[in-house]
Amino acid sequence: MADLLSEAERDAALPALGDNGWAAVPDRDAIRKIWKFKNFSEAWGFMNRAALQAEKLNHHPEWSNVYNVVDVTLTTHDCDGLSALDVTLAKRLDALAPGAEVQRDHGEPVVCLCKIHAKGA
Ligand SMILES: C[C@H](O)[C@H](O)[C@H]1CNC2=NC(N)=NC(=O)C2=N1
Repeated sequence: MADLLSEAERDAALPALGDNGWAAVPDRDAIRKIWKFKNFSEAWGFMNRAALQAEKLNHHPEWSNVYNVVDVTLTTHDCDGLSALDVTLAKRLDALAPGAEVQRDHGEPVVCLCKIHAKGA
């Protein structure tokens, strides 16, 4: 059974994750990050590598994919909030895609590249 992060543990771990594009999810004890890759192949490659890390840790993301976009939320269901496992998995995911674009504004709808057309097209 995982334990919720203490205030001190949050203070120690979360600012660095915030710098890397993770943000708090409103009304949940969870963190979210949205990656925008060049295409589906890169997004899927990331998800494959991420899935291996999740299996190794026995800790799994809530995530979705639309073409080049991978939207990841981390929380621990066993303790209904953030645990050390979320911090560990977040760092591992960050290490898998150091150069990828990150959508920091979570208020925007996630726009698939396939919806972006030349003006007048
Ligand atoms: C039975 C299994 O070990 C547990 O359900 C694991 C699997 N993956 C998990 N992933 C996440 N994010 N939270 C959990 O509490 C969790 N629990």
